[in-house]
Amino acid sequence: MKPLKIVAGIILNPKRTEVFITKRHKNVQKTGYWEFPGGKVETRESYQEALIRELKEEVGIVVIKLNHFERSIYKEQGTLFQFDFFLVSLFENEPYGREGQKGVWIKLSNLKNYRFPKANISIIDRISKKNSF
Ligand SMILES: Nc1nc2c([nH]c(=O)n2[C@@H]2O[C@H](COP(=O)(O)OP(=O)(O)OP(=O)(O)O)[C@@H](O)[C@H]2O)c(=O)[nH]1
Ligand SMILES: [Mg+2]
Repeated sequence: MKPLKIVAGIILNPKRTEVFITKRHKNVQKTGYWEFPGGKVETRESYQEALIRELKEEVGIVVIKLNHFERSIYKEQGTLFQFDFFLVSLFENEPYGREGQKGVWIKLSNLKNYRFPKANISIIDRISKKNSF
């Protein structure tokens, strides 16, 4: 089975102690859950190209530096998802919910207090043990 490829950004502040997360909109899957901004990789697009495009669309930033952080595979309701999470440590513009979604900067250690989709459990666990990257 071919997985659905998803890329998402762990957007860090200059001190690398906080991350910018957004809350999923009404009328989409997983309403009310927080997430790392990102989305589906399109045909003929590399993972990095996809993430750069998604972060421009969703939170209005121009990515300058990104590093692959973790891949995970997750199956839900018969769909196989492949997530690639990237650390985004340099960018232009201040991120905001460009599509009207709520966005907040929070301390890495505070991530545990926000409700994320099940597929994010392992990455949240890993990141929230840190005070900085
Ligand atoms: N961006 C993002 N998606 C996640 C995360 N965790 C998680 O389970 N997902 C799921 O992965 C899928 C991502 O697709 P998406 O809806 O963001 O894709 P997209 O931006 O291309 O959306 P579109 O199809 O509305 O254009 C959704 O099913 C979403 O629920 C996460 O941390 N970030
Ligand atoms: Mg998206």
